[in-house]
This record gives sequence, C-alpha cells and structure tokens, in this order.
Amino acid sequence: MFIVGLTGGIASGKSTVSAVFREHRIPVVDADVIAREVVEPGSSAWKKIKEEFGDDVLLPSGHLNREKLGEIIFANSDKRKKLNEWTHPEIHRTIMFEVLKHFLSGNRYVVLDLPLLFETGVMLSYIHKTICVTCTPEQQLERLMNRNMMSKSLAEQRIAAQMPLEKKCEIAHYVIDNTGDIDSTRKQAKRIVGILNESWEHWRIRMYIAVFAVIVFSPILYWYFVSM
Ligand SMILES: CC(C)(COP(=O)(O)OP(=O)(O)OC[C@H]1O[C@@H](n2cnc3c(N)ncnc32)[C@H](O)[C@@H]1O)[C@@H](O)C(=O)NCCC(=O)NCCS
Ligand SMILES: Nc1ncnc2c1ncn2[C@@H]1O[C@H](COP(=O)(O)OP(=O)(O)OP(=O)(O)O)[C@@H](O)[C@H]1O
Repeated sequence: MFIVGLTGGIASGKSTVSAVFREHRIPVVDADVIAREVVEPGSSAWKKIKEEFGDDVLLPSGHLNREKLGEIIFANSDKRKKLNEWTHPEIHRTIMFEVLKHFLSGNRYVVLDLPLLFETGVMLSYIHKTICVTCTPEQQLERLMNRNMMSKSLAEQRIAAQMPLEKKCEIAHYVIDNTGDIDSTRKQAKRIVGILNESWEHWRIRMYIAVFAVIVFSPILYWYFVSM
C-alpha cells in the first residue's frame, strides 16, 4: 500500500484538505472517527475511563460526555497520558485494519488523517509521505474557539497538548498553508494530490519490478545453491 499521512494542529484545516482527497476518490481513514468508535459503551477503553473518572464523564445514555472528559484531560497531562494509553493502541490497530480492508478491496493508495501522527510516531514506519496543514497560531485559536464554541483558555489548553504546528511542518514532506481562504487551500491540496499521484506511480513501478525480480531470480538462486 502507498500510505500518506495527513496531519497538522487541532483546527488547522485537515478536514478541508482531506475533502479534496475524497473528491479524487482516494480513501481517507479518519483517526478522530475511529477514536470515537473505540470508546463506545462496553469497550475496554470505556471501562477504564469509567473506572478512573467515574460516572461524571458519562451521559445518561452511557456514552462519554466528551466535553467533560476533554476539560479534564486537556488540563492534566498525567490524565491525558492515561487516556492515550487506553485508547491509542486500539486506535492504531483499527487504522491498520481499515488500511487492510482498503487493500483487500483493491485500493493501493490511502490517506490517514492523523492529528497525532508525529506525537505518537507509531504509524510513521508505514507511511510513505506526510503532509502538514498549517495556519497562524492566532487563526488556529480563533477557528477552534468558533468551531467548538469554546472559551479561549480551553482552546489554548488543547493547542498546548500537541506538538507545535511549526515543528510538525518542519518534519513533514509537504506543507499546505491554510492561512488564506479555503479556495487557496483547496488549490494547494489539488497540486499535492497531483504530486502524490506521480510518487505513487513511481512507487508502484518499483514494486512491480521488485516482485518480478523475486519471481524470476528465486528459482535461479534456488537451483544455484541446491546444485552446489
Ligand atoms: C478527550 C476527548 C473525549 C474529547 O473529545 P472531543 O469530541 O471534544 O474532541 P475530538 O475527539 O473531536 O478531538 C478533536 C481534536 O482534539 C485533538 N486531540 C484529541 N485527543 C487528543 C490527545 N489525547 N492529545 C492531544 N490532542 C488531542 C486532536 O487534534 C483532535 O483532532 C477525545 O478527544 C479523546 O477521546 N481523545 C483521546 C483519543 C485521541 O488521542 N484522539 C485523537 C486522534 S488519535
Ligand atoms: N482557510 C480557512 N478560512 C477560514 N476558516 C477556515 C479555513 N480553513 C478551515 N476553516 C475553519 O476552521 C475550522 C477548522 O477546520 P478543519 O475542521 O478543517 O480543521 P481540522 O484540522 O480538521 O480540525 P480537527 O482535527 O480539530 O477536527 C472549521 O470550522 C473550518 O470551517
């Protein structure tokens, strides 16, 4: 599989970019969606959360009160670490399973929308290219506050819980500048889709050559060593 990691900071514009990949029929696996699935009532992560934080972080339906849990874990790095330990292994397993499903249904190219790609580093060894979506710290704060209807202090806490956006963009192969309007971001995303399509074609040809070489040379090597 040719795997692309899409990352950035909270509310930096990843969903705006992933929409462009989807429009090009490139499947996107969204870690935030999976993160919601692994804390469904009854799951092992849900049981640990209930045990540690009590019924205060549950809604009457038994589902997580995400706002409440968010307030707790973004204000306390030890508690956040615990939550990460309970949820991340299952999130990463599910992502790998989703990638496998795409592979089995004939897709050889997939995008992983992973906010914490560089923080955890877990998926990096499977990823061929990385993209970071960036904006200014002021825009990030304002967009997060507006989108989540969140106070300034809570939004600042969430941003501080992640690796600085600037640092992520230094590490990534490609950077999408989301400081302008959405149209400008979409144009950059389309250009990167084109570049990645070329990368993917080259990678695919190299894979075919490697498979061909193994098929052709294995019997020759086998014959050579057996007849020695
Ligand atoms: C604390 C929770 C319940 C808050 O839920 P809420 O609906 O308010 O936020 P949501 O899940 O939509 O996340 C929004 C963004 O917050 C950031 N974020 C979420 N969890 C974390 C974390 N543990 N550390 C740093 N940033 C995080 C990401 O940028 C994410 O895109 C939830 O974020 C959670 O369960 N987090 C732990 C799992 C996780 O790390 N998810 C991130 C993707 S792998
Ligand atoms: N260029 C832009 N100009 C104005 N608003 C924008 C721009 N890009 C994104 N936004 C808005 O900022 C908010 C965050 O964008 P988006 O949801 O794409 O970020 P994200 O990185 O996917 O966030 P998260 O990972 O936290 O879910 C949204 O409300 C979106 O409409």
